[in-house]
Amino acid sequence: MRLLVANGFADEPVQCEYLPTAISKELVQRGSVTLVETLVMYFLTYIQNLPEYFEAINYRNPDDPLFAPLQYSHNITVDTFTWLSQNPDTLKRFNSFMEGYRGNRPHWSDWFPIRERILDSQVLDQDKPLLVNIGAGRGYDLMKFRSRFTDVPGRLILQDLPAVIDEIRGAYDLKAAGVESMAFDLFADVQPVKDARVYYLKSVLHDWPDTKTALILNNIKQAMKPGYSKLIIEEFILPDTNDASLACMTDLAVMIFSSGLERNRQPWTDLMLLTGLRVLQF
Ligand SMILES: C[S@@+](CC[C@H](N)C(=O)[O-])C[C@H]1O[C@@H](n2cnc3c(N)ncnc32)[C@H](O)[C@@H]1O
Repeated sequence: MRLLVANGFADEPVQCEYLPTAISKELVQRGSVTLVETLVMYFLTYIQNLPEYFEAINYRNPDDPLFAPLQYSHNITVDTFTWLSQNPDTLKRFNSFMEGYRGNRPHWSDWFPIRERILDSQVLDQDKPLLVNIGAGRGYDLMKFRSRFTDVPGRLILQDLPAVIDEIRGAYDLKAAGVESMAFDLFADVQPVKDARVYYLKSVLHDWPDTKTALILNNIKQAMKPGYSKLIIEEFILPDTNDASLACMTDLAVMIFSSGLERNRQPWTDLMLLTGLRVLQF
């Protein structure tokens, strides 16, 4: 307890009597519990194994989703999201981790002019797809969108792996929130929702190396209606030099997790050129 008091996790108003602090109260919230569990039970092991992992791959930059430090540590040969799908408890913890990590961080409607650029410039139809959130996790981005734009017609569609869709159904009533859910595999399925106004990907592409990312983007491109559909990608763009951002940590985390990476401007530009998508705004 002395150590906890010294580090602000408890108060000791009287000798050997303890009270919670703001930090310990936060730490018992679901999002924080799963965040700490995920870091300690999983990431710590992967990080400890990094020296031998790098030796095993001859000190190359990890670029194989089937052989990231996570795969090395668990001795598995499937990609990370397939492994999560096969382990319901771990998947549930990961989804709660993502939800907790998102916490009350800004929503894209806080910084992107959605009304001007997406909603007001087109006639929208109640029965047509307005927003398809691909790799949406528990759907918090869509629910926030619905609560901000209650008057806007159009379908909001959540897509993720089948196991994730099952897990979400246990956690939320998406239908009541006006969100449709749809099982979809980025690599095995052709995008089934055609001609949506927006396809939205947040923190999905950073999980995959360039070859896989190009496949994902091409798949979406086939479903887009020229001159109408937009693809919105929400990811970090790392500065080219002297980066001091939170994204450096995520860069390492996704490398360990799935041989993923955060990108600076040039690789994003190269990917867009490769897929022939016209970039309107960085
Ligand atoms: C890092 S999480 C991001 C979740 C959410 N977009 C967010 O920003 O909080 C990546 C998401 O991609 C999904 N995903 C991974 N591989 C997928 C695949 N092959 N097909 C569909 N979704 C996939 C995962 O299940 C997960 O929900």
